[in-house]
Amino acid sequence: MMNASVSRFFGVIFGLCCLISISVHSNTLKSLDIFDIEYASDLVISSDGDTVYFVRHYMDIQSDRKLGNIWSVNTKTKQMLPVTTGDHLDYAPALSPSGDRLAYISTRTGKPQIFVTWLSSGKTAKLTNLSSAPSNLVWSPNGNSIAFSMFVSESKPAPVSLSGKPKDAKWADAPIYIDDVYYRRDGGGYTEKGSTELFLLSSQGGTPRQLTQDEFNNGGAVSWGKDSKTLYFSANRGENREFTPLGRDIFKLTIDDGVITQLTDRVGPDSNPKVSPNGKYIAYLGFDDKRANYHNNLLHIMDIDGNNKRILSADLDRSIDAIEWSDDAKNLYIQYDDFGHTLLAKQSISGSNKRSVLSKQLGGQSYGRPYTSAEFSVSAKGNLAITYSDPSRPADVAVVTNQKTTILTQLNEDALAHKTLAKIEEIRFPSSADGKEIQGWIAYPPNFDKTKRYPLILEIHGGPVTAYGPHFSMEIQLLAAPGNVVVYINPRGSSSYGQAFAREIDKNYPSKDHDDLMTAVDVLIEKGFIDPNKLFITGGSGGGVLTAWAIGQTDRFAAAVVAKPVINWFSFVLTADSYPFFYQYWFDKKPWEDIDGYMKFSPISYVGNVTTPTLLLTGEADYRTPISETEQYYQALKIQGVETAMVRIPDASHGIYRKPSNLMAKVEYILWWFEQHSQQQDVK
Ligand SMILES: CC(=O)N[C@@H](C)C(=O)N[C@@H](C)C(=O)O
Repeated sequence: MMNASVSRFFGVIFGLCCLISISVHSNTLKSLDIFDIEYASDLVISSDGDTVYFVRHYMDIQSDRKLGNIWSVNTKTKQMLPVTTGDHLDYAPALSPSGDRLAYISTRTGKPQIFVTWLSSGKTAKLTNLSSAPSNLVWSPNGNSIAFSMFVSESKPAPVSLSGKPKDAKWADAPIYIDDVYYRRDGGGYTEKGSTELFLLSSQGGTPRQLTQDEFNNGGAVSWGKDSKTLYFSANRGENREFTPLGRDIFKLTIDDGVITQLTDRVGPDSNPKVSPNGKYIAYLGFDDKRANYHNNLLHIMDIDGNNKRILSADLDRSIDAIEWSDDAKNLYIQYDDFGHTLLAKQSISGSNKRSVLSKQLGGQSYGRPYTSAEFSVSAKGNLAITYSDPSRPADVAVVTNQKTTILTQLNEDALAHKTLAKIEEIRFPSSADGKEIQGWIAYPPNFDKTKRYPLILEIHGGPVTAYGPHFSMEIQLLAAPGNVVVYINPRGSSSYGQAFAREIDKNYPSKDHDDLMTAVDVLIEKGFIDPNKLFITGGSGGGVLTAWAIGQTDRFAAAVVAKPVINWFSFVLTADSYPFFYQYWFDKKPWEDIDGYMKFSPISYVGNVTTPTLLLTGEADYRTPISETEQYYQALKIQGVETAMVRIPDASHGIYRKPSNLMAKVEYILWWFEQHSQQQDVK
């Protein structure tokens, strides 16, 4: 029998332990916390630089959707005010040239429509009653009109219609007849016949006028001429446009007579035209198409009539993602990725060597996985707003003044400040393949103790030419939260390290990128805090390819989760939505002309080596890496007698994270599978 004081002592200790475990428990991130995440996008800074308008996204737990409203934040006081409110999505704000009105798209009445709010009175008008979703709203310089893009469907009767159906009879739905090259789009489903065209809307509302009428997709980002009478746009208007997917050029449209004039014509894409504020030049992005897996998108300018084309970023071995003019038309602001970070720089138009980096802290918009993803906005006075990246927070709004970044919003302090998050640390190491330097990041679990031994999860990005970075990621955080060290790297083939690094895997994927990944695992093991019997591997899309590839080469992993993979390049190229691109830019030949070449790089060819217990996880409506890839691997693993299971996510596209509950399910399945196999290692 325990005496009273001993029992009281143990009672106190027990109570304390409970308290500790409860507090540790509640301070660690849980998958349900995905619903508490907010982030900023669609930034517009006012011409005086005093206000930034932005979309404040939030996750609606009832409808399981990402919604958002437009807010403003004062750049001096940091005071935030709502411009719109309600459980719907308001997005794509565009400030009128005089700054008195904000146009935007809203789903508040059901289908997306264009709205305008008068900022001084707060009065709002719905300007349109459109049958399809508008996009790319741009005010004319005189403030009288708004140009936008919209899909126009072409109703064509099916070639066969059945007769003889008795009145009130219930027959099967009519078959779907398809003869388009692009007949389904990931995230958009099976497509209607039609094209995306340019429209003009009076800023007072009314009936929009369709400006382009032909069979080409003329919609997309547009830029107004200074006279408010011309529009500049980028489109693929070539003969064989479906099979020349990078064949975009820049065109001028004269609004009065509808005449379209071609301004660029090289072999390779020219896009993102931006007319300079003085109306003299067009800045744009483009490259000479070498049929490679990756090309740097270079900054160009030309005179407004298309003459005198020149490259401004030839000396910068990076891809430019976004451009804006300075008001004096002497400089351009450019955004590009560099070593997993996103940079904002100012570039003189007078010489390519005149470039200065203003901020290296852009990002935060890819809250699922830590991809680079960012935006900026520049005012007439040169004030700069960015989406700010912090490894522990999704995108906030910040301003950049004299190369100093000031954060204006704290959209996630309520949800995340009281949580113990994984700390992110950069690593660089020489690859075992050839000594090439590889960059990556380690996520240390909450309360990490380097004297203990932890399971290791290698998480691999897709693309394959994309980049991870030290950006907030719900997936990485949730994988680390229960006590796993997570490592993620940018193997060769990733973007943000220059063209040659990305082309290391040109027509050669997977290859040494696999060695880079395995070296990362070795580097972590050498640190002494990893249990070498508890190595786990996962990745999505291109990361799913590399995960399936790795388990065909090694049995070092205790378990694998292969998400939305390509398993067989032959079948992928013949079922993926963007097949005209994939067979020409990822391979040298058509699949039937080089069966061995396709199969050499296909994980299915090595399934006979696999012993690793493998979970597969894919959206049933994924048209990028269709679920038939997953099914092939599942059935092959079953034939081989390898422990496997398949998680099919109903209605989910390639972007599984788009529904918060699907992101929860993805992470929970990965953790569950690894936990099962971690316990098996304990028993061994
Ligand atoms: C170009 C492309 O869509 N590639 C996919 C196969 C892919 O890897 N996608 C990545 C970006 C993902 O994580 O979904």
